[in-house]
Amino acid sequence: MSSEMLLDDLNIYAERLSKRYEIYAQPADRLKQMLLPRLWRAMGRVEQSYFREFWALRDVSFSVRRGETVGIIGRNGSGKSTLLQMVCNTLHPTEGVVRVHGRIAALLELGAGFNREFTGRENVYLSGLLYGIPEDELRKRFDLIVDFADIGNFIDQPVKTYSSGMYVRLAFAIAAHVDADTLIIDEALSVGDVRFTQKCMRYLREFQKHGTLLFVSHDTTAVINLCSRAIWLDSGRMIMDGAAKDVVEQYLAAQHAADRKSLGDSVALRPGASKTRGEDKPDASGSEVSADVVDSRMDILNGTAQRNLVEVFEFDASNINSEFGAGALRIQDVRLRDEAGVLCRMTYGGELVDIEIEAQVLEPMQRPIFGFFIKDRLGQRLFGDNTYISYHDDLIQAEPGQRLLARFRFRMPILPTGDYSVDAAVATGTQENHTQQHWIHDAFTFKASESTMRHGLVGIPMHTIGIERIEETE
Ligand SMILES: Nc1ncnc2c1ncn2[C@@H]1O[C@H](COP(=O)(O)OP(=O)(O)OP(=O)(O)O)[C@@H](O)[C@H]1O
Repeated sequence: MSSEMLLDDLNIYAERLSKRYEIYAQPADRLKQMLLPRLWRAMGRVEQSYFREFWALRDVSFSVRRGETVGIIGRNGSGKSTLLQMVCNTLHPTEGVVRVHGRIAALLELGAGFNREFTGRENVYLSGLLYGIPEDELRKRFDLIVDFADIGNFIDQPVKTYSSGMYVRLAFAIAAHVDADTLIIDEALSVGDVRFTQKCMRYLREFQKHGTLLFVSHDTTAVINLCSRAIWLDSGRMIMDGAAKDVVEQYLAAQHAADRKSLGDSVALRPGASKTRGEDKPDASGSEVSADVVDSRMDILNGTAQRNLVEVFEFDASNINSEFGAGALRIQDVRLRDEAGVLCRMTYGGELVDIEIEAQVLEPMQRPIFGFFIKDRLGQRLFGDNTYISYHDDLIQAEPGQRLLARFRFRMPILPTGDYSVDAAVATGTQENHTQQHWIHDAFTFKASESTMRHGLVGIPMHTIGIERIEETE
């Protein structure tokens, strides 16, 4: 394929892209390399080099069509940032070419892009002008940018005083308002707090409808969720380019194999080691939970530091990030209670909890449907439920001034370490045909730590887990 090929249809075109670094064992070698080869040449002697070659990227070719979202995955040091920097033209390739069509906005590693001595306000103008936005247009967009970043008075402080979260907030807000054709996100979302990350994810999902997105992340689930395609790099080489799900699966399989190899593949069955743990346990609370499953390992896990601790950050009605609805009801509170009915500031994966949603009726209404979603850091809905099926034949009428309370009892899943948030909503009508009366994005958030859960989005309590040796039959 020629590098001049149809850029109309392609946003990014890279051919045999390579980056070579010269690694010097000591600073003096750099000086020797500058001076001595000329001397050897002048004296007609064989040249000697004082560095070791290191290829951070080697012969990487790919193209990205307009509107595609491509994930870049790979281990630390595999060349992902090097590749993106060359796409953004902030790093010059040693060999190969890269062409980019249209305006490109990038959130690369922290520290790049802003002048640290300038205030946030000055950096908004500086960055905007560098992106080619005229000054009067920038003035019009300034409030939108500041609104999106939501960093308060820090906008007039020098950027060097910002936390990494504030820095990313401002950088993302600018990138979101420069009419980019292509957006490049390099792990930037891993430093924001959960509410901001969700806001960015909502923005990215909208952006995907028309723009091209390159997304680098170690979070392979997010890559599958967000990207149609993925590129896997290892030691600077492209290993695979294909459907995101296939590439991630192959990558994880390779990681797993590498992990096993480094452990010496030492997992072996001892004779007679077969056992089955955890018979069906009744629910200790005696509460009306039908077919409740208690994870058979809870007793063991709860006695260790590996308890899946879940720290809850309560609902704050005066600090709602994003909401919508027709307004016949208004959610007043969303909270988590433990099995004993005590408000939770902390719980554990595997424990029984209630999510309660309390709403004030503002207009005469009937058939309310309360619901919730629990989402991970990137806004992927992990699970949720609503009251429709339980109450579909119950009209439930209410008048202004009355309050309604919905309660969902469930076992908190075992959650991978990370930040989570809860959307709460109340609608009226039926499952198929309803009007959202009030929906609150990220009503409250929580943080899970010390997880033994490594694969998938959530761990569900395991009824039993067994391992047994199957005897050979003659
Ligand atoms: N200026 C430099 N001089 C020498 N080596 C460099 C330089 N910049 C990067 N490298 C090396 O190039 C390789 C690729 O780095 P790169 O930052 O692109 O990896 P990455 O896949 O983005 O890693 P991570 O996931 O840790 O961010 C690494 O081994 C890194 O040490």
